[in-house]
Amino acid sequence: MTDTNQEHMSEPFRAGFATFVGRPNVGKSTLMNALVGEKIAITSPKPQTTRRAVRGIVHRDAGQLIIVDTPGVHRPRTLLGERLNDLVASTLSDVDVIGFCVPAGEPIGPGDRFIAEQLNEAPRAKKIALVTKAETVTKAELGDQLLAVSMIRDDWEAIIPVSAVDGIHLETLVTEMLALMPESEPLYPADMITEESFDQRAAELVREAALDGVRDELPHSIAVTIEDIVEREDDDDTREVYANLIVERESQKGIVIGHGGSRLKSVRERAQREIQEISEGRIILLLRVKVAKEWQRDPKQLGRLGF
Ligand SMILES: Nc1nc2c(ncn2[C@@H]2O[C@H](COP(=O)(O)OP(=O)(O)OP(=O)(O)O)[C@@H](O)[C@H]2O)c(=O)[nH]1
Repeated sequence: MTDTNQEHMSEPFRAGFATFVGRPNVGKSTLMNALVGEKIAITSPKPQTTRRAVRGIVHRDAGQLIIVDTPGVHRPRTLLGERLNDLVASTLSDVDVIGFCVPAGEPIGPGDRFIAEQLNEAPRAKKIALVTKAETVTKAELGDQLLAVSMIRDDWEAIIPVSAVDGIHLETLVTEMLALMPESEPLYPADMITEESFDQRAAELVREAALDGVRDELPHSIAVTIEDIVEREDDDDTREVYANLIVERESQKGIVIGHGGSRLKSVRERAQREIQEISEGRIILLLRVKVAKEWQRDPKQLGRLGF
């Protein structure tokens, strides 16, 4: 073998942006967290959990994947819903690779086809199809779903079944996505896994805890802001995190607080535990419940909440 051939054998470093798209609740955020190896985006069984374009960074010897987690695409019913769809559209036009996700156990429907068609708006991006939650179905059902997804577009670079929960084919997915990325210098320092600030991650962890066990419209009505973080005067290794849990109506306040404050207590305890995992010193979480009337439909309030 000549020297030139040997040079060809060392693959160039690749880096770029990827996003997973799909209906709400197909497992996009869980997949990103599994690839990054830490909880960057919160997840829940309720549709439309993701509200921000959260970046998670996957590091390998061969390159870097910057994954932008986007909200699920849905028929918008509020101004918030419209802004979330816009966020997805603008992300699509910016990324190198799009992973279109359908869950293994649900038939492909009009919602999926609509999103698959939207990918035409991103002609530059390479497209792969992912069948998520692969461990929930039989091999035969999985085969049928892979076939069904292969038929909704003819430009898939790859079709991969994955399970974020059982860790199926995650490394195959990383390898495949890296191969589709442009040659590039690293885009982020080797130890950085997200651009999210501590405040942003803490607010999301409070929201995740608050979503647990609430039903109907309430999950959509909940927003969380961090009011302040202060070092304790008597103990500089401890910080107090003051968070506001915002709902849309007085009647929702009672549900969130629970009988004798019991619900709020368990939300506070769970969120404090989760925030503790991502902070250096000790933290104490203090929660306040506030009402911002109909904030999902109010441009001013949306602006204040960062949408
Ligand atoms: N069984 C199984 N469940 C999964 C898997 N991945 C995600 N889930 C579950 O599916 C639900 C939705 O997951 P998310 O990651 O929040 O889904 P999403 O697509 O980001 O949802 P939105 O933010 O609403 O768009 C959660 O209850 C997850 O635990 C998987 O591989 N297997």
